[in-house]
Amino acid sequence: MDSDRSLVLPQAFLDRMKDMLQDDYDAFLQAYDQPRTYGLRVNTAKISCEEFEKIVPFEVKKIPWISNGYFYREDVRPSRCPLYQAGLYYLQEPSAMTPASRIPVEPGEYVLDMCAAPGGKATAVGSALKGAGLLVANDISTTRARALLRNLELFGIPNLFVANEKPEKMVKNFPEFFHKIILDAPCSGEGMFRKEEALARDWTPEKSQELSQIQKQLCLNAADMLQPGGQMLYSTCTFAPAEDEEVISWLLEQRPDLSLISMENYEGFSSGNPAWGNGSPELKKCVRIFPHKMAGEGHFLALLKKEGQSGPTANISKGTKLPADVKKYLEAFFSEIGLNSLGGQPFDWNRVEVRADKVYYLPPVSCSLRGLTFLRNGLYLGDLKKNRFEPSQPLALAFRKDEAEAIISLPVDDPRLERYLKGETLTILPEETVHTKGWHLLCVEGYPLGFGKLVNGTLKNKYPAGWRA
Ligand SMILES: C[S@@+](CC[C@H](N)C(=O)[O-])C[C@H]1O[C@@H](n2cnc3c(N)ncnc32)[C@H](O)[C@@H]1O
Repeated sequence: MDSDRSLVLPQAFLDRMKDMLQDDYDAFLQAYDQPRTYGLRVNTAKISCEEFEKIVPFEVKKIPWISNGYFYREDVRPSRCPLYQAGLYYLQEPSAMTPASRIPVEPGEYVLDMCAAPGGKATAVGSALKGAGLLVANDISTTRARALLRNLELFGIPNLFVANEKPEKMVKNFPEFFHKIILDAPCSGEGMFRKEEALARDWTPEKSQELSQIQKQLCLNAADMLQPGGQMLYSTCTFAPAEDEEVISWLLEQRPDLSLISMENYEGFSSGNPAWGNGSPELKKCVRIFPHKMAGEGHFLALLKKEGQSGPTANISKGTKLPADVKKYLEAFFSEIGLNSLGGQPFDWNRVEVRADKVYYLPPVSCSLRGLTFLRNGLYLGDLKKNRFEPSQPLALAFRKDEAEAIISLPVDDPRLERYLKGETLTILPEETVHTKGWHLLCVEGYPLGFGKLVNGTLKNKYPAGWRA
């Protein structure tokens, strides 16, 4: 069948898809004439879906296979809404939400996202940890790892370690360490041709074979870092069997301690195809997402379990001794702001560490970071200035609703919010504040956006220039 849209797709790709899909091929091609869908995923560490539906100022519709996912219309710009700047949701293509939604993550676990930038899956699993346990998010690209850190900070995830390493180097530091691992592998991106035409232009038939070798190596690294009894989720956004069933077949042959397990189903999912791997019927437990069967782009997922029993989770305090003056400055700030708890957990002084006048809140779990290049270990709380503590933007975003007392909360449609996010000073009425002066968290509908200092009814803006849109 003819389709204008399919004309831009490489012929060798179309020939292979026809071979793979046979009777379904025409329906698959027709999907390229349909518009793509747009999605956002709610940060349930900060807000429940019920509450989000009450305050979101644009139209959203539930994504049926993602418990906290919503479609929005193409003409809406959700990244301009203050709820986005408060880290209440992440913008993500709906199929791309699936991998993180199909690996069960419990608060307290040690979780690794090996190829994490810009954070589509890491923000989801980090949010599921609810501040307890450890999220290690890694990406080999430094620029992409920076974007990853920004998104994790926007999401207010305090218990994080953001690395910029080759995964094979991490194996030494984290042997059989993680309860859960996400390996969202670099791939040929065939499933995203409708979203990003450039991927189709750059496609070559040889690319999948090259990537397959990298993917296999990454799988072995993940297997080495997985605890006995742990689970890992391998995903790609490509249809190429060489990067999907073939990689999983090869991994299972190399590592008999791993086996495929079924994941929560959805009527639009298709099973993995044994014939596209080594013929093992087990491959049917993999999931394929095709754009002609669901309102999303193409994806492949495999959930694997390592034999044995998972180790217990333990929150290990660091026991770092803080200099008395540093503790005094921090205590003064926390008392001014009325700190109740942070990131969903009671504040633990043992986790505070100072390096070069920067104050960090270390993750609750200690591990060896020797030799690793990293961008962040824990939450960056702020800076020590002369005789005082100056809070950071990531600290503002790590506060959940009601975790601090000194707040000024404005409704989502209050024009002052937009002005705050541009760095302007705001006028605040006496009835809008709890305290009459000093540090405050400016909030949208109760959800923290950033800091400000109140002086005579004027809120001095502390929203950093680097965070402005
Ligand atoms: C599919 S993208 C990851 C998308 C991300 N998981 C998300 O949901 O936002 C693959 C990532 O793998 C990274 N990458 C490529 N080769 C890698 C390697 N050998 N080790 C670790 N990361 C790698 C790329 O920089 C890229 O950011």
